[in-house]
Amino acid sequence: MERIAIVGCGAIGSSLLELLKDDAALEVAAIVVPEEGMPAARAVAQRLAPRAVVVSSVPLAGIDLVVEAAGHAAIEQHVLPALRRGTPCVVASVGALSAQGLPEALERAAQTGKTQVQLIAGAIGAIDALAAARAGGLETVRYTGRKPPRAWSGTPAEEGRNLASLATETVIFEGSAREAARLYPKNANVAATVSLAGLGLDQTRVRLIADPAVDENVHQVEAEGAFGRFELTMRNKPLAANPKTSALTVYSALRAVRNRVRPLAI
Ligand SMILES: NC(=O)C1=CN([C@@H]2O[C@H](COP(=O)(O)OP(=O)(O)OC[C@H]3O[C@@H](n4cnc5c(N)ncnc54)[C@H](O)[C@@H]3O)[C@@H](O)[C@H]2O)C=CC1
Ligand SMILES: O=C([O-])CC(=O)C(=O)O
Repeated sequence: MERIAIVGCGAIGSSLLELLKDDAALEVAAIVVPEEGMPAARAVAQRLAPRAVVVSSVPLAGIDLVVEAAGHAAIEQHVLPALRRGTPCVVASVGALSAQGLPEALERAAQTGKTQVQLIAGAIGAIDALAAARAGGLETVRYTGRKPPRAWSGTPAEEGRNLASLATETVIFEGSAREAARLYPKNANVAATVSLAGLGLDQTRVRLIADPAVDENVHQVEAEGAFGRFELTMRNKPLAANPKTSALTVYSALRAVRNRVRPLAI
């Protein structure tokens, strides 16, 4: 039995708990949230993981795997220390790696703990193809993220415009994946993932669009290189609890966790 600590108990964390609640090979032993998130997390734990402790940091013993689904700040706060202690970590907030020095800090922490940090594909597909294609040389990688206006609330997309009254698709950001991930920490993790698998945070061109004509979170990747080319379009259903986040992110985290304990991983 693998004992897991889930960091974050919001839209992703609670959906993951639901999917793991009857898993015979995996037990959620701890749910890690800030003090202010504890009452809500305790209510979720009571329903879905009654044996889990709800705590503000990852327990120092008895945890085999940490799964982060909390936000960029949780990487420094919880993932780095867990790695240094030798606990493997699965990370959803990949955009955090846009901060200068953080990828190197993650590598050093994992080396110190003789363990590994896995960045999940999350809401996007074809990360396997892109990362493999990089070995042969990539020429261009373009990423476009398109979401309904409400998914951009609380972000810089609100500056100088009323999202609720947008009548047509509006490009709210155009630039590098690094800048996208910094400005849109809850909406551009996929931009960071595509860039880390491919041409890097500074060479990957990103467009983010608020589009009143879509209900889904639409992610498009176009890549070209020595391998050939591909165009990918994902039309993801958002989670009811958070319109910024695609349900596929939860399934991607579940896959990563299950692949660790299954004799045949895919
Ligand atoms: N890789 C991908 O494709 C995607 C990644 N994400 C990442 O996952 C994160 C979580 O997404 P949701 O569950 O939809 O967000 P949410 O806002 O519904 O839930 C966040 C949870 O994390 C907790 N939290 C916040 N800061 C924390 C910290 N420093 N330490 C521990 N817990 C903390 C909150 O109390 C809450 O329980 C996003 O912020 C984003 O970084 C989200 C969508 C896609
Ligand atoms: O869940 C999604 O559709 C993508 C997302 O929020 C992100 O890239 O941060």
